[in-house]
Parts: sequence; structure tokens; C-alpha cells
Amino acid sequence: MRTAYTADQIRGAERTLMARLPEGTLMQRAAAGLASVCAHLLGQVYGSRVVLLVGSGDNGGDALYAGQRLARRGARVVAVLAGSKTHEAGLRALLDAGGRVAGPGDTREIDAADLILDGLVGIGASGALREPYARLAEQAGAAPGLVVAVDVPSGVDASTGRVEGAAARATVTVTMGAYKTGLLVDPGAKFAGRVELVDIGLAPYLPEPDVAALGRDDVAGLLPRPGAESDKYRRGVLGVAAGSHLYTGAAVLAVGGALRAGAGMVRYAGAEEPVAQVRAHWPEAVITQLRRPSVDDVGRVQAWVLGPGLGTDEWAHELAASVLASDVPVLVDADGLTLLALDSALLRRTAPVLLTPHAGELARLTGADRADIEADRLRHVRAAAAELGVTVLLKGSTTLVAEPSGAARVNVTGSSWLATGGTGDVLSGIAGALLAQGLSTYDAASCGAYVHGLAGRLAADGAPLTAAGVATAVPAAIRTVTSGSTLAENLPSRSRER
Ligand SMILES: NC(=O)C1=CN([C@@H]2O[C@H](COP(=O)(O)OP(=O)(O)OC[C@H]3O[C@@H](n4cnc5c(N)ncnc54)[C@H](OP(=O)(O)O)[C@@H]3O)[C@@H](O)[C@H]2O)[C@@H](O)CC1
Ligand SMILES: [K+]
Repeated sequence: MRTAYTADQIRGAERTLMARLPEGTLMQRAAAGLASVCAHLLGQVYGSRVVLLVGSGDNGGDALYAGQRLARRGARVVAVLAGSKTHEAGLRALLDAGGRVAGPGDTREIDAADLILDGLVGIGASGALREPYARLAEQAGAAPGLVVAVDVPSGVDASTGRVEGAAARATVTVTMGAYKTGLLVDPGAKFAGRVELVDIGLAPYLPEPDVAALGRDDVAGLLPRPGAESDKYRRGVLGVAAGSHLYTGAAVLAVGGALRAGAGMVRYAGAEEPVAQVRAHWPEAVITQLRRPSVDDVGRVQAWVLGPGLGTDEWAHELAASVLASDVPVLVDADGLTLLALDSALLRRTAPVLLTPHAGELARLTGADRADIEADRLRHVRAAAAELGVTVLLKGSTTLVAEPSGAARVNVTGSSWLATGGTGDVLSGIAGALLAQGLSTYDAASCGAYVHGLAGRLAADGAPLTAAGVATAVPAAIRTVTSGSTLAENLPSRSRER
């Protein structure tokens, strides 16, 4: 499990650790890790051109000491001093090692650099980048050289992932001591590139994490596996109330996701048109063609998926009320979420609920502005979970899952190929199948997102995918998780010692 922290949490831990160590020790550890990543990226350090963007705080100090180490190994290092002041000892160290200095206006070197080290601001930043930092951050991102962000890409809020103005787009972010939340959550995650963690000895002093990202082993431990005693009922029966005469595909995809994700049985309940389609695609599903909007005659299930392609008319509303009146966990997606936005009384139930909105659907549910949600996804998904008293999975390239208690997880297996129509229906089927097999809403959502992301990567393999292809790839994704194969995740968990 990868855990991440806010800037305040990191600062608190750093204070405790720093009090036990000679002054400057942590910065030297940070600089050593930084220089080692840079050397690795450069391949040959001797003769390479390195530009340091140096702000007025300790983030700039890290960059200067890393620059000293690279200069000692023969790199041609130029420090662009952007702040009103500069870390003096770091600057002296760089100059003693043969580095040079340029002012913030002298930026010709940036375009010629093999590697640009972004040491403008780290966890001490507040608000949008001011000039000349903003201009330098953008210039670095647009330059042909590699960009290595020190601790956090400047312009990304370390605690939230918010990007208010300009920010440095990094190839690699070398982060000190622990992951920062803003490196895992979009939009910050997009600016961070690959994240490398440098161990500076902070771990024993860290509090409970702000967010966690499940890794392959965590998911393998949580995914249900059929035992010798399992029969189809014990493996979990999922009910799917989805699809309408207008939208039949959503029902096919949700049922497909559920069957591939190991539900013991899927009971599909719907109107005539989607019933015909589901029957044609999935002879395995047990089908009830509904004559009235009620699931009373569908038979026993252990969980429901409600909403994909359901429509939002009176018939759909009554069907939603019937599903939510049951005493089993319900996953609500798509049109089901619109129905909840229109009639919040539907949510008055005691059994668990998992909502799986994208930003637009969450906006409809909570009344928040969609753009505000996209800009500050973690805050909004937490607020929604607390306000509605249910587990909320907010879809996106870094999908988030939040509990009413404030606990939150981020999924790192996502891929931009998954931004394709119908993939959400597959996710609802996968997570629903996990709910039916007994996982909590929190675990079903997090493991569902993880498996769905992997299936998307397998289905895409570097080319456009279809939602049906994602459903087909689900068993291979589960095999990847349970067999311990090393399909790459977004963020390597490798850490570097001094
Ligand atoms: N502590 C430790 O043990 C260790 C810390 N480490 C490192 O230190 C980093 C934290 O250093 P930090 O606390 O000095 O803050 P930092 O991020 O450099 O920037 C603060 C300065 O930036 C400025 N500024 C702020 N907002 C701005 C804006 N919007 N736009 C423009 N400027 C802005 C503001 O300056 P001023 O306004 O006064 O000019 C402020 O003083 C951390 O990320 C890690 O890299 C590692 O070495 C490990 C050990
Ligand atoms: K930085």
C-alpha cells in the first residue's frame, strides 16, 4: 500500500525527525537521492547540461546541493536564482563545485539543458505561482530537456493536487520522505510524471495517512477466491437493474463486467428490449423481464447494481425505489445517480450504498460546480461521502474512493484510454460483483477500480479500446493481480536510499 500525506503532516514529521539529527542532515539526504535519480536519467553525467531553477526556500536548497553533486561529477550546472533570497550554504556549495549562476531573466540555458531541476517551491508554497516562478515553470515544461521536480512540481498544491495557475510539467518527481497527496490526485498527478520516493528516515514519525493507494498485493489479499465449498450462491448473487428500451448496451456491459469479475450468478431485471440483448450476449445470466417497475419477484440477491442506461422516467424512478428498499448493498451509477439527485429520499436506507459518479454526476448530486470538482477532486469526494453518509467513488484518470469517515483511497491503475463510452457500465458490474461476494463498499469500490484500470490497460495495449474489450480483459486483469505478475502501475513504489 502506498500512503500519502498533506504538507502539514509532512512538516510535523520533519520537525520531530530534524530535532534528532545534526542540522542540514535531511537536506543532504534529499540532495543525495535527487542527484542519484538525475544521474540515472542522464546516463552520462560528465559534460551534461543541467539547469537548476532555484526558489527562495529549502526546495531551492535541495536543488543547489543536488547541483553541487552533479557538478562534482563533471556536469555543467547553471543555477537560475528566482527568489528574493537564496539558500546561502547551498549556493556556496554549488559555486565551490564549479557551478555557475544566472538571474531569472537569463533563461537561454533552459532550452539547451539536458535536465532541468525544478526547485522553485515545494511543500512551503501557497497559492498560484507568482512571477518570475510561473514563467520559469512553464518554460521548463515546454523545454526539450528532462524536467525533474524537487519534492513536488512547482505550482501543484502538495496537499490537494490543485493547480491554480502555471505549474512545472515534470518527467519525474523526486519526493522526499513520503508521497504527498497532490502527487497522486489529479490534476497534480498529471504534472508529477513518474514519482520516485527518497527515503530520508521520515517513516517512523508519520501520522495516519491522508490517502492510500492499494497496491497489487493489497488487492490480491482482498479479492474473494472461491474455496472448495463454494457454490454459485455462496460466491455471491448480483442483481442488475439497468438498461431501457433506449439504452440496451449499458445493461449488456454491466452484466458482462459482473460475470467476468466472478459473481456466482447474475440476475438481470429489465424491460423487453434490454432483456433481449442481455439474453443474446450472456446466456449465463438469469433473466427476469419486468412487467412492472419492481424487483420483488426477481429472487434473492446479495447486492444490486442500479442505474446504467436505466433512464430517468417515472418507471425508472419506481424501479430505483424498489431496489433501494431492499436490505442488501446497492451500487448506484449513471441514471440511478440522476434519480437520486431528483429525489434524495431514495437514499433513506440502512443497508450500505456505493455511488459511482463522474464529476458531472457528482455536481448534480451535491449542487457543486463541475469545474470546481475537477479542480479539487479529493475535497469534493470527501465532502459528498460525509454529506450523503455513503461511500462515493469519483471516476477519473485517478479515481478516488471516499468514506463518510473521511478515509480515502486513490486508484493508480487508470489509463486515459478508459475515457470511452460504456467503460463506466463495466466498472459498475465489476464493483457490484465484488459487493455481492461480500466485500465492503469501500473495498469493492477500490478493488473494482484497480481491476477495471488494469483491464483497461490490457484491453488498450497502446491503442483505442472498447468497453466490451475492457469487460473481456477483466479475468486477465484478475489473474495479473492474483498471480503476482508485474504489469506496470503508474507510480513505481521503488524507494532510493542515500
Ligand atoms: N524541512 C525539512 O526538513 C526538509 C525540507 N526539504 C525541502 O524543503 C522544502 C520545503 O521548504 P520550505 O519550507 O523552505 O518551503 P519551499 O517549498 O521551498 O517554498 C517556500 C518559499 O517559496 C516562496 N513562495 C511560496 N509560495 C509561493 C508562490 N505561490 N509563488 C512564488 N513563491 C512562493 C516563499 O518565499 P518568499 O515569498 O518569501 O520569497 C516561501 O518562503 C520541501 O518541499 C523539500 O524540498 C527537504 O530538504 C527535506 C528536509
Ligand atoms: K519543486
